[in-house]
Amino acid sequence: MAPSAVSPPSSPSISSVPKILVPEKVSAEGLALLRAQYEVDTRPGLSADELLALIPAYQGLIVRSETKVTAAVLAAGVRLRVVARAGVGVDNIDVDAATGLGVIVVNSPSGNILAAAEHTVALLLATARNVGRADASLKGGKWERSKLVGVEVGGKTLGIIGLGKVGMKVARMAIGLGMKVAALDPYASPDVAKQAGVQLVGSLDALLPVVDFLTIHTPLLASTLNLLGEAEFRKMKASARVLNVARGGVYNEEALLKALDEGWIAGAGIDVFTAEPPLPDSAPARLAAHPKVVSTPHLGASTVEAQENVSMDVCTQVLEILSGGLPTAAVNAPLILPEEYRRLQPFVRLVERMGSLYTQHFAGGRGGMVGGRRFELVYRGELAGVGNTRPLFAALVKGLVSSISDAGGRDVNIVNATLIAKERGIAIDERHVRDAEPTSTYASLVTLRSLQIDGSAEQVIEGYVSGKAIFISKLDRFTANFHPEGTLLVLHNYDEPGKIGNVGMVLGRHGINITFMQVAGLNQQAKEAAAAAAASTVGSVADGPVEDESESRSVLYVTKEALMILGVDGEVTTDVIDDLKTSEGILNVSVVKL
Ligand SMILES: NC(=O)C1=CN([C@@H]2O[C@H](COP(=O)(O)OP(=O)(O)OC[C@H]3O[C@@H](n4cnc5c(N)ncnc54)[C@H](O)[C@@H]3O)[C@@H](O)[C@H]2O)C=CC1
Ligand SMILES: O=C(O)C(=O)COP(=O)(O)O
Repeated sequence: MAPSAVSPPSSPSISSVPKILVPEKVSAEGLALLRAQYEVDTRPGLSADELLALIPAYQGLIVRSETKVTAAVLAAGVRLRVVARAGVGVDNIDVDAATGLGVIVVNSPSGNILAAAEHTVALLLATARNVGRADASLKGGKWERSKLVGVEVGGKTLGIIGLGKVGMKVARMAIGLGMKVAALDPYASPDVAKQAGVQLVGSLDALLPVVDFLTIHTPLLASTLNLLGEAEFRKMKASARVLNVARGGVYNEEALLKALDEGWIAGAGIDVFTAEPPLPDSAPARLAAHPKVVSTPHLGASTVEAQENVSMDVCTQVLEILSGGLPTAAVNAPLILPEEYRRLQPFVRLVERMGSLYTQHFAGGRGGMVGGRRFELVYRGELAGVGNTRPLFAALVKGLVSSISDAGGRDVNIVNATLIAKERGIAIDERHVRDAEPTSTYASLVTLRSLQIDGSAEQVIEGYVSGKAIFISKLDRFTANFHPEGTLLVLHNYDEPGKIGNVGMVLGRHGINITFMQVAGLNQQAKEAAAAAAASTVGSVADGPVEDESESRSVLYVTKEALMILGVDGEVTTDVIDDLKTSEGILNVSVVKL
C-alpha cells in the first residue's frame, strides 16, 4: 500500500473502541477472540513509515518476526499498552524502550517450539541427504544419483548450542533418530540434560571438533551475535554440517560462506537470515543461494498448528491486558499468577490512593517533595504472607507521581515502576510484618511512611481493605476512617465547637456540595505525646476551656487538634481554599483528588 493511503501522524483516526493493529499474518482463531470486544485491523505488508503513521491510534500491536517495533514506533504509539509477539523471539522489538514507556511486551513462549524443532530435524535430514539439490536437479530434467550421495545421521553426533525449549525437543528427536547429542548451554540444568541423555559440555572448544552436525537454539542477543565466526568453523570436521533455525547472525554469515566455499565444513541448513528477505547480492542472499546450503524462508514456526497456538496465546493475553488484567507470558514484567493478582487488586487500589494522598496532602502536589525521598511500605496481617508484592510497589510509585504535573505523561505500571522510581530518586523499602499488631482489628493493614534520613518516620498513612472497599485509617497523627475517593478537602483545625458550621457556610457560599464529612481526632499516642508536651510547657493539661487565655490557647492547640475530612462535589478553586484558610481555627487546608 502506498504511504499516502494512510492517515498522517498528526491525525490518526481515534475511536472510542480500543484498537489493535496486526501488520502481519496472524491466525484468525485468536483474532476472533479480540474482535468480540475490540476493533482489530489486519494490515499485512505495512511499511515502516506506514506503521509509524498509524500506530498513535492503537492500544495493542500484534506482530511476528517481520515488523520492527523500534523505539520510534513505541514512542509514536502514545496509546499503546501492549505489544504482542505471536511467536518466541522478541529481537525485532525494542523491549527496553517498551519497558521505559510502560508498554507490556508479551510472547508465546512455547506455542511454536514443536514446529521449530521439527523444522530443524527436516533441515538436518535435508542437509544429510541433499534433498534440496536433488529436488531442484530432478525438476531440471536431470537424474544425478551418484552426485547426490548423502550421509546417515544415525550414530553421528549432534551438537546443540542452547538447550532451551526448542533445543531440548531437537535433542529428544535426534536421540530418537539414533544420534548422540552433546550440548553447550551455561544455564541448562545438568540433571535435566542427563535424564534426557544429553552430554553437557563446558565450551565451544570442547564441542566443535567432535560434532557431525551442529544446531543453534539460542535467542539473538549481544552475547550470541557472531557466536560462530571463522575461527570456530575452522575447528569443525570438514564433513560437519551446521543448522540454524534460531536467528540470522548467530553464525557470522560471511564466515559461514567462507567455511562452505573453502571446504572447512560440508554443508548448512539455514532457515533464518540477518536480513529477511535478503537484499540481492548480500551475504544472506548468497548463503540462501549457495549450492551447499538447504535454505528455507524463515519457516520454522510456519505450521497450521503452531500459528493457531501462538495466535491464541497472545490474543488471550492482549485481551487480559486491555481489560486491566495481567499477561501469562510477559517478556518485560514479573510473572504474577492471575489469582494472586486478583487477590491483590483492592490493595493495589488502596496503595495507589495512599501514594496519591501522600503527594497531594503532605507534599502539596509538589513533585520535588516526593522525588529523592525514602518510603517504607509495611504489610501486616494476611498481606504479610503475600510473596509477590510487585503490583503494590508499582501502585505506590504510580500514586506518588501521578498527581505531579511533570510525571512525564507515562503510565506507571508493573513494567516501568522500578525505572520511574529510580529516575525520580524515590526509594521504597517493603516490610512484611507477620504478627498483626495486637490492637489491630483488620485482616490486613498497609502502612506508608515517609522516612527521615535517620530512618525515623516523618509522615504516616495507614489503610485497610474490607471486602472490596478500601479505607484510610490513619493520616499522620489522626485516627480516621474514610474512603479515599473523589475530591477531598482535608482541613487541619482546632477541634472547637462551630468549626463545622463555619466550613459548611464557606463551601455553601461557593456552591460546593458536601458528600460526606468526618472528624479525625488525634490518635491515643499523639494525644499522650501532645499532653505530655503541653504539661511540660504550661504545667497543666486541659481538655476544656482554661481560665488563662494565653496559656489555654497553647494547651488547646496541642490537645484538641483534629482533621476535618470532607468529600465534596464542585470545583475547589483557590478562592475557596483562601476563604477556608482564613476561617477561624483552621490551620491548614489541602485538596486531594483521588
Ligand atoms: N525459526 C523459527 O521460526 C523459530 C525460531 N525460534 C528461535 O529459537 C530461539 C530459542 O527458542 P526457545 O528454545 O524457545 O528459547 P529458550 O529461551 O527456551 O532457550 C534458549 C536457550 O539458549 C540458552 N543460551 C542463551 N545464551 C547462550 C549462549 N551464549 N550459549 C549457549 N546457550 C545459550 C539459554 O540458556 C536457553 O536455555 C528463540 O529465541 C527464537 O529466536 C523460535 C521459534 C521459531
Ligand atoms: O517464534 C519465533 O521466534 C520465530 O522465529 C517465528 O517467527 P514468525 O512468527 O514465523 O515470523
